[in-house]
Amino acid sequence: MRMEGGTSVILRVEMDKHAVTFGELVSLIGQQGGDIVAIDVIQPGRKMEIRDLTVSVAEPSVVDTLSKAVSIMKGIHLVNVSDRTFLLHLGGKIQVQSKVPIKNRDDLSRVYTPGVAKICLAIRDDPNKAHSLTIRRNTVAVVSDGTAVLGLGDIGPLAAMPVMEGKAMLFKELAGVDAFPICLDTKDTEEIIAIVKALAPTFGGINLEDISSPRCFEIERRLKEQLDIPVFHDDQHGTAVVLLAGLLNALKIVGKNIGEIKVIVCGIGAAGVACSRMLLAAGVKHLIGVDKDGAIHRGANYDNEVWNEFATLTNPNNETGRLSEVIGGADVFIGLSRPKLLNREDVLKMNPDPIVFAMANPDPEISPEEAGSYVRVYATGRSDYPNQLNNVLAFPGIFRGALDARASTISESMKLAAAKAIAAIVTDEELNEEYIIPSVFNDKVVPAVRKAVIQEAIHSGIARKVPGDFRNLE
Ligand SMILES: NC(=O)C1=CN([C@@H]2O[C@H](COP(=O)(O)OP(=O)(O)OC[C@H]3O[C@@H](n4cnc5c(N)ncnc54)[C@H](O)[C@@H]3O)[C@@H](O)[C@H]2O)C=CC1
Ligand SMILES: CC(=O)C(=O)O
Ligand SMILES: [Mg+2]
Repeated sequence: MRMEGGTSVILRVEMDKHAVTFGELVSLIGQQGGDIVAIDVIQPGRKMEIRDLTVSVAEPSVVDTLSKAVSIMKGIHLVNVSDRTFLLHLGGKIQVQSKVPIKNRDDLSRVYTPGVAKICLAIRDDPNKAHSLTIRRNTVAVVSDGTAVLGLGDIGPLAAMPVMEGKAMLFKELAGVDAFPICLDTKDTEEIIAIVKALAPTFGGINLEDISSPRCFEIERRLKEQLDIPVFHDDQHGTAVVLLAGLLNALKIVGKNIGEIKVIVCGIGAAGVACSRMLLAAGVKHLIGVDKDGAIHRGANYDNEVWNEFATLTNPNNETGRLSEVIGGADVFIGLSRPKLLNREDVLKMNPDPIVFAMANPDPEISPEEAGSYVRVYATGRSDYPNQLNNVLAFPGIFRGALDARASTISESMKLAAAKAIAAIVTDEELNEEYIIPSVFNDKVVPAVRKAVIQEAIHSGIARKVPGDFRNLE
């Protein structure tokens, strides 16, 4: 089922041309399972020469053995082995670009002092003008404290930056939204709230990212109360929107009714809580949340207040026990926890035509190889397997819509509208086990989500502006 297993690396080699020929090196790399796809001469020379060889291999594990064989070859000094992903990250992935050039004094006096002063005063006199005269109307802060980065856990704010830069890139590339990655060196709830609140004048929206639960719930709730711009914890709501879209379509394939299915949600953290809430709102009646210590149930007194409330809303038969015990008779498994928590025996206990959404990143709760043909509809958060259920399908269009409508918040009904819009992109003719959700690269996704979000924002009075393309529709 895997679509692309290969990888490529760049070997920088210094060759002593009197001791070894390039042909000998090429044939050694071939024997070791590598395929040279590009050659760059970095430093030519009669005797010593430095070349970069881009080598493609079928399995990442081949890189080590191949590099070792090259490094001990006579006449070769292996200077460096660079993974292409590392190279892509050199110096970071995004930059700030000016919209107008500064070529002369006249330009300078208009973009900066003295000309800029009258713009400042206009905003002082009418703060609403910040929306039209600054970057605010198109700019989102992607804020993380690095405590729940993908499924890697608490890796800290510095290590979280590549993910936040990646989110900022996705905002720009997919929806034209300018986004700034902001990684905070604090885990303190009060401090995070105060910092984000103080940053708000710069931004038209706040995307909270990879902040661990349960702190993320209070941080989001309090910021929503205090700010009049959208505050959206993407791991909660972006994920929930995409999950619901995928589930609505998967249920059509297996011919089951959302009100009659048993759903297991594994990992009751940020994403798990929000996804469960969205599923309950969409009509699921039998949902059991499972975390490290087993099923969340009534009668247990959890330190986590959110779990105590969760127990009252879920698990109608108050089942207890570990994942392998409560999964019997389930129709749907949703993983928002950690890699490799679900095995084939668990899947075999599920009802016929099981749906398994193993959404932990970077590695799912069960691999497609292990799920095999035992699962009727299988999806992950990854781009290299079919059915990528990833919040990237939601957040760019949701923020595009919210910014264009100057929405003060992103409401439950705006999220539900976004989920239905994503699901509807897959037509009944197209729908099948390996195509329940449109691709991230489907150019209908962002416009459809934007439209649904704006329509709902206008309908519910959350929009503070009707975008031009909606005015004729009123
Ligand atoms: N595909 C997608 O779009 C998204 C995927 N995710 C993935 O979901 C996972 C969770 O993310 P967050 O909710 O943000 O993190 P989180 O840290 O808030 O929640 C993780 C939860 O998993 C639980 N957990 C850990 N070990 C477990 C076990 N053995 N059994 C059951 N539960 C266990 C933790 O106790 C915690 O409650 C991560 O792998 C993340 O990459 C998150 C957001 C979006
Ligand atoms: C996709 C995402 O936001 C995550 O895995 O945390
Ligand atoms: Mg995330």
